[in-house]
Amino acid sequence: MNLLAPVRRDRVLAELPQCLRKEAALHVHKDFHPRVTGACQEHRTGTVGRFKISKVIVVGDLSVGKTCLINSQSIWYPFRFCKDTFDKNYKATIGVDFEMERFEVLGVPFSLQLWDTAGQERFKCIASTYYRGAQAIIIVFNLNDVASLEHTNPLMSTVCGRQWLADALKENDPSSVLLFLVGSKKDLSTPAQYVLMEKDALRVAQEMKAEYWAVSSLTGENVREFFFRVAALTFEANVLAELEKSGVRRIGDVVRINSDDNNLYQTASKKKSTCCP
Ligand SMILES: Nc1nc2c(ncn2[C@@H]2O[C@H](COP(=O)(O)OP(=O)(O)OP(=O)(O)O)[C@@H](O)[C@H]2O)c(=O)[nH]1
Ligand SMILES: [Mg+2]
Repeated sequence: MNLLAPVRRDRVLAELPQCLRKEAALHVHKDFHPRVTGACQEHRTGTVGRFKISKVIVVGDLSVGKTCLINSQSIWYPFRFCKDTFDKNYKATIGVDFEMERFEVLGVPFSLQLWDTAGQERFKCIASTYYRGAQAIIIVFNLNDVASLEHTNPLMSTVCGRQWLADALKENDPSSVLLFLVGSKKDLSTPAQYVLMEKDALRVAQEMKAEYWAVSSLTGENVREFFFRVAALTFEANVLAELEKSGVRRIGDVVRINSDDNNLYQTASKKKSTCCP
């Protein structure tokens, strides 16, 4: 018996969604890695698509809009992500909450479990117990509040003691987890304010080796594109890891997702985790 809900038609990804800004992207390839496409065509994706559920945690200061981002409904796009309403009243998340979201990527069913954590200090110790085992970390800040951006970055936030990225990484493998830095409430910024904030945010994203996005949960701007990108990159990383694990490779094949100049965040440890010898 299959207890999983069927994949909705508007969650089907046949192509790789593109990044928002090339300056701060996890990679800028136009298509899925050829080995991933090949594995999907030949039904060689192992546990991906059958049993595997990928965990994604969403962290950031209180009231930056984490819950609204997950529950966001776009009024401009005929698209709903997880829930159907935008709630203008702030209701603090207590501890954690999660939503399950099902996609189909290159014909393979793929599930994301989105963990919405509390930003309030008093709930932080409960929330942090759920950080472990994440394949992607989404760090949210408010585009209209520079302090919330500072709190994402370990280098800038030592003084006030909030280090969303550092805390989340303590419980996860920094060499394989995918990072996304998301500026929220874009609808509240004027274009001039946004340009200024984006400059800082791109720099922070580059420092933390995260992919940068700017969204509005109120208008829906970039919400769909962002979650599709998270699903696609998490799927791609999972399939590559699965291929590596199963040793399904031909002599001379290269699994190196980080292997060319298009990859902005190539690091020694990341290289090691995603490559064939
Ligand atoms: N204008 C605007 N307001 C937003 C947006 N996203 C969230 N908000 C508002 O910001 C407030 C906080 O949103 P939440 O999503 O609850 O914030 P949170 O990060 O989950 O907060 P905690 O659970 O306490 O960590 C609410 O009043 C929302 O209506 C947005 O994109 N635009
Ligand atoms: Mg919340």
